[in-house]
Amino acid sequence: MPTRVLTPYVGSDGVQKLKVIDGTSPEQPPRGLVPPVLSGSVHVVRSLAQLRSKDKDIEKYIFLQQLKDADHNAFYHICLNNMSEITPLIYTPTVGDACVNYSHIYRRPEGIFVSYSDKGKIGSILRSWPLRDEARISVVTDGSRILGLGDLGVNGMPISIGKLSLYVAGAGIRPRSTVPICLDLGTNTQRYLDDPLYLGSRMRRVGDAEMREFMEEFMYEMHKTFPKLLVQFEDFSTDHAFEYLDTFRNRYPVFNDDIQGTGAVVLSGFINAARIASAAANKPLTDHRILFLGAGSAGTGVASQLMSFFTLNGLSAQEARERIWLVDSQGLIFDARGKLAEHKKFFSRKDYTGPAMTDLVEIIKYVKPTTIMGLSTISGAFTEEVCRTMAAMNERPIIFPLSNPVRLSECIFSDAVEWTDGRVVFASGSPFPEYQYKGKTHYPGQGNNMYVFPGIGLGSILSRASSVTDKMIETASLALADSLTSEERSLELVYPRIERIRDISAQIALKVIRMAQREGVDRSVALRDKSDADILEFTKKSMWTPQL
Ligand SMILES: NC(=O)C1=CN([C@@H]2O[C@H](COP(=O)(O)OP(=O)(O)OC[C@H]3O[C@@H](n4cnc5c(N)ncnc54)[C@H](OP(=O)(O)O)[C@@H]3O)[C@@H](O)[C@H]2O)C=CC1
Ligand SMILES: CC(=O)C(=O)O
Ligand SMILES: [Mg+2]
Repeated sequence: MPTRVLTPYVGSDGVQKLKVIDGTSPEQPPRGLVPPVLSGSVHVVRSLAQLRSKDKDIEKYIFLQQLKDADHNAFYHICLNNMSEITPLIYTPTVGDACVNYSHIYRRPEGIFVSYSDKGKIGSILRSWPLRDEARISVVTDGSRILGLGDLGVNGMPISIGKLSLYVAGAGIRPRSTVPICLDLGTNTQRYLDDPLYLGSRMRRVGDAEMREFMEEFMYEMHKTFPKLLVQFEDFSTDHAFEYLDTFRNRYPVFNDDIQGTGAVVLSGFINAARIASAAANKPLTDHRILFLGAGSAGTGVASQLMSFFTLNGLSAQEARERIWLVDSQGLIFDARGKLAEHKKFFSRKDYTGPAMTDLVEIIKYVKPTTIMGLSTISGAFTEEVCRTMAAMNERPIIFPLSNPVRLSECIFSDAVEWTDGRVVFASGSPFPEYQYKGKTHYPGQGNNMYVFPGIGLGSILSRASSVTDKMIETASLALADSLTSEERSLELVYPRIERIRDISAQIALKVIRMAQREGVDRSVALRDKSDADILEFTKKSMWTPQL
């Protein structure tokens, strides 16, 4: 069975060394270095039992990271066969705790740290990555806004690792093709600066001008070192998220998961939710009115993507924009309020000129939304009064508390069901269990970008896309919305079951490849003449599968 063993050998210099034999090595460890009876399929059962014997999720996280390191075939086999149990442990919510505590639970290096002091020689840092030719996808964070947890500095590394594990599990990207990166540009979080165990440079974050120069060099060297690499920007604070997406999207294959991935996944869930709500109210789809609590990279990214829901249903761009309202920490966003950050201007209301409106219930009574979306990081912001007000106005209120991790969710599923008397159409950023109410099982959706980025990545890699266009993101979203089975629709799910992620990723990848071709950004000429069926088959065959 593939297991990871350190075995001694004598090098050409005559010196005895140790080499690693793992699942990717054709060699078998010498007899005696592994137990006499160790079958892969039994070891998976053993590993799962060891995992389940642990009480705390953070211990399960540590166990799984060590299993991945020791035997990635067993790790991914367990992931793929137990997606709804394992995803919350390697991703949100547990990855949030892993990040917060990373400097304390750290075991061994995984990924690349690039520090501000490496400026001028970033290329040499990147070239030390041992699997340069195989690199295809990198998740890059600067740790400045990890989930809704704020500035975690280099403690953000587990988010890059976690997202890449989902690329492998969800879309069959080869483990050796993934490159987790955390940029070490300082932290403004005092408790980390004071923590003797903190793993990053002990300095406050560098200024915007310094960071800009650093990012120019970093992206140039990334492209030079890993010419076939797709870069996913992750959890940069909002101002930098927009800036670096705009700066690099036409120069390198890159996308921002929080702006574009989240936009795609929420559009998809909203399409399915709107169908349910509109049918119940017997009203046209174009009647929806969407209120966002939170106007950061995620809130405005989702709002922009939701414009296509209305334009695809026949409204003009202007009419689509008028269906959307944003609320930030100062309340409703409207022109007469005064100076606004650049990313908030597009959705700022021109039709409201009254006094500042800060109370969410008051804003809901004014806007009369069919849908509220939370991307605010404010735990419990969708109070009982908020949900009851939504339920009084709508036969099937759509309530999506999308902030991560679970403890920052704007409301919990069971409350939303109770407060709307079972009528809510619900999706949250982190998972909630299903809930029994008045004799019926209610199912929460998980509106998390994990449903789309694996397929977007796979499609971009296979088509060798030179850039990731807005249309590629939109088509990924529509493919996800269409992927529900009739059984899933009959249960009023708004997202497919996560257990089908590989199938869904293949469907998304097919659409992304086709759109890359239509947009003229594909470089894989061989795929151009193939039928959809052939591309789908090719996509599935390209997926790496764990071997036991
Ligand atoms: N489900 C998913 O797939 C995803 C979820 N997210 C989640 O979205 C959340 C936000 O991320 P991001 O946009 O990058 O973060 P930001 O910090 O940039 O945005 C937070 C927004 O919420 C607003 N806000 C803060 N406090 C309040 C308040 N009391 N009342 C109203 N609004 C408030 C902020 O206002 P102001 O602008 O005035 O500061 C800001 O507009 C995070 O929890 C993240 O985990 C992100 C990506 C994907
Ligand atoms: C899911 C995700 O990307 C976030 O919460 O930032
Ligand atoms: Mg994110």
